[in-house]
Amino acid sequence: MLHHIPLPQIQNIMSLTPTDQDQITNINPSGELHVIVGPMFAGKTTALLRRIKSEATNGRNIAMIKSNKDTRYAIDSVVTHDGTKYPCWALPDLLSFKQKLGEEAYGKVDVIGIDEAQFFDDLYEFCCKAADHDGKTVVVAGLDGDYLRRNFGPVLDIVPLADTVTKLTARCELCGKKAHFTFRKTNETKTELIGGADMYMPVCRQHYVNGHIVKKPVV
Ligand SMILES: Nc1ncnc2c1ncn2[C@@H]1O[C@H](COP(=O)(O)OP(=O)(O)O)[C@@H](O)[C@H]1O
Ligand SMILES: Cc1cn([C@H]2C[C@H](O)[C@@H](COP(=O)(O)O)O2)c(=O)[nH]c1=O
Repeated sequence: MLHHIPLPQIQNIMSLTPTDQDQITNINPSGELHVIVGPMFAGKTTALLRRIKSEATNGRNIAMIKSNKDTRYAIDSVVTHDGTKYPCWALPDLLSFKQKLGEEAYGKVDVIGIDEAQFFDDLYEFCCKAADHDGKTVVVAGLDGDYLRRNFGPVLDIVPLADTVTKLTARCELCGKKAHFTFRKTNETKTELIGGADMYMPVCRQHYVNGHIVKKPVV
């Protein structure tokens, strides 16, 4: 927003020659941010891996990260519900990634994939820095909503930063229609509860609402 820039600086920017503008472009190479959301089983990780593999095929240097809270199928791999795997860094936070990888190696990374983004509190700061200032292409996959359809972590906060946002759907396990929501099958009420088909199922709107009516305790 222009009102954050003092007027003299705005005038300076507007009077730049094309050569000056090229230099600015080189100082701050332009990155990208792509966000993939949807309920569990919608194919978010599958879409993330598809994109990452295609970037790798085009010769780009990849770093894949997932939250270390997700210990379901493997510790050091991103794994889809149908078993496709990709090696990754399993981390507690994102901002320490550059330091962990090393400045030089980080500089060589072109594309950063992030899975289970709902678990990273520093997602917004990391995406801002990586895409706006470090010129990285960042592809983020995560749940937009929790089992009660509330915002889950900071995933929706990064939508205003994004080049593209894709909301995927699964198949309702009860009727086969498009599923937009994740139903928790247990009575556990904490927001974060790691699990797969043993604890969750994707459902359509009708079965989400009916399921909650059925689950309400009789008083
Ligand atoms: N009810 C369902 N609807 C859609 N896919 C399902 C369902 N149950 C299991 N799957 C499997 O899950 C895969 C998607 O897994 P994944 O990419 O890990 O999803 P997400 O990351 O969104 O949880 C599908 O290709 C399919 O094989
Ligand atoms: C809805 C919901 C999910 N979780 C957990 C369950 C899984 O471990 C992940 C989501 O994995 P997926 O790759 O999208 O299948 O999140 C949770 O902790 N709380 C919830 O409300």
